[in-house]
Amino acid sequence: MAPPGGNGNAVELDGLVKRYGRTTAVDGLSLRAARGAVTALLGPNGAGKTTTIEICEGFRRADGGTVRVLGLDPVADARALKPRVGVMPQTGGVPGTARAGEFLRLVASFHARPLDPAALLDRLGLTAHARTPVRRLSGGQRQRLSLAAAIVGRPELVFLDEPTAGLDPQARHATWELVEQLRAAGVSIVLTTHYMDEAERLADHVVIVDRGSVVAEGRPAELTGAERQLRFRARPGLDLEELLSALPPGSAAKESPAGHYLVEGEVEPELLATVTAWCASHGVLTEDLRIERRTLEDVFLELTGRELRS
Ligand SMILES: Nc1ncnc2c1ncn2[C@@H]1O[C@H](COP(=O)(O)OP(=O)(O)OP(=O)(O)O)[C@@H](O)[C@H]1O
Repeated sequence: MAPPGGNGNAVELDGLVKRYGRTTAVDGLSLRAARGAVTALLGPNGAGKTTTIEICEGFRRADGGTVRVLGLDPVADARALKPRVGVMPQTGGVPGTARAGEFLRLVASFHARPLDPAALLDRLGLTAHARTPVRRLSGGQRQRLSLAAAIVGRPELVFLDEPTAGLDPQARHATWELVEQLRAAGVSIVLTTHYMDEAERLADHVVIVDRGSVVAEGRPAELTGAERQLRFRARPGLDLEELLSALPPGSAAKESPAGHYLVEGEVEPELLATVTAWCASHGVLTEDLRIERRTLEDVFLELTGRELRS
């Protein structure tokens, strides 16, 4: 039997608008998050990601547009959605006085068919802290506990707001692996992030949000395209006009910051040979010469003229 609201989408937003006084935080945002997929909202601070996700969670009401979550209205159908949706808020959500293990067992007890809380603590590296009061956990440990609480009830859909912000590399990887396991188990995941490597690694579908609306979306590889670029480091102040005159038409070259060079265009073997020959003939020893694909960071910069991490 098809699930209620049984189309292919876990979340559908059309023309979503949210204002805080004179600030328009979300400005006509539309998106689809497919069931069983990881959808990442990627954007800089203040882009409207948290507001969007909080509207999906039923914590805020939209000023305009329509919101469907598992085919239902997050405010009017909150009771029906609660057991089916897991939420990891950006901050808080876990009471400070409870012990970590007790808290997770309590959350598990609200659900019909929860995961084993002890096993989940173990997967997130929190076993040693099971008896620690939440207020004494580090920020990263609290965040992992909040993630555990979001998924312990085996939800169909999980919202994760900045799940790895501030985590050390090991905890970040543990979180990524957990997200991948959830996806493999068929769970729909909508997460926000301003880390492009996180979006590239985890997301089936990336929605780039800026100033409250969608500026681009697609699979990570679709967004970054097949184009390659050549980067190298060398002494600052090379004559790029002269380098460009040696390169095929349509190539571009820039130095930013000083001593860091980027060459764009049809990166074929001849182009690489031309750049290295030009450097050799000018007595320039390059370091870190590499050919790479465009990143989501580059895509964002091209679309908005600004850095993602602003
Ligand atoms: N409760 C609020 N009252 C007033 N303004 C708010 C409130 N919450 C968010 N804003 C403003 O709305 C805009 C969007 O904020 P939001 O938190 O949704 O962005 P974000 O993309 O999640 O950013 P971040 O990555 O910093 O969490 C910002 O300009 C922010 O200052």
